[in-house]
Amino acid sequence: MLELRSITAGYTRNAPVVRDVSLTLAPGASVGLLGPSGCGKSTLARVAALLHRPEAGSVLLDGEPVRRWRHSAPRDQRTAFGVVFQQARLSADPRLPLTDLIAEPLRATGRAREIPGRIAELAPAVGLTPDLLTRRPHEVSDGQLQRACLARALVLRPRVLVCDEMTAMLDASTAAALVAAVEDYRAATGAALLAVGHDRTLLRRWCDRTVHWDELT
Ligand SMILES: Nc1ncnc2c1ncn2[C@@H]1O[C@H](COP(=O)(O)OP(=O)(O)OP(=O)(O)O)[C@@H](O)[C@H]1O
Repeated sequence: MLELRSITAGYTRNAPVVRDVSLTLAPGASVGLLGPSGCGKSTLARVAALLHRPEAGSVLLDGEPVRRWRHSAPRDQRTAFGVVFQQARLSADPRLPLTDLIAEPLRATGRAREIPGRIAELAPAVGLTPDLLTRRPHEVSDGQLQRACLARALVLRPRVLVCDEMTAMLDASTAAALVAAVEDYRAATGAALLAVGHDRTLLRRWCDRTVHWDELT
């Protein structure tokens, strides 16, 4: 259970871009978040994934208040989240072959021994063939790189997935494949999903519930 209570957040003091917003994500639930460009959806998604400390309000994960953020958050809270952003190239280290990119969170948490097994499971799940796994980001398409970013988000088996415009830059068939991979993962694990987007039709089809930004304040 993820609870965002009266969140106010921003980037400069006294000029919040998110004001007094509340949202609850029950275990296993999927919520699609819609709203106009610039209203603060990505900022809220980053707060939800413990990547951005709010100025006010509280975040509770399974009833436990979050007190620290980003790398100082406790490992069990930090690793509860898998996050996929819109622009895969901004979130992928250009030096890493896709296999290392996917494995990054396992290395960072001292679980390198699990890498071969997890790559063998995840690569087919997200539609990456073995020849792609050895290539670096500049040697693959945006859709192929986003598949790797989704695999990286799933590698630690998160309880909550945050997909921020995950499919916005992709063609329809790649978008459908990534949504299907997320849904297969959720069906197997019971993970919850917060999906941010502009595509009302996609989010309605994808999520149990869609909420508009205006409903959250
Ligand atoms: N790193 C940052 N530093 C300063 N301002 C920022 C930063 N990131 C976002 N903003 C500003 O915060 C506001 C909300 O941005 P945010 O990305 O959360 O909106 P959004 O609803 O996700 O927009 P979009 O749908 O266009 O992605 C915008 O006015 C944006 O310019």
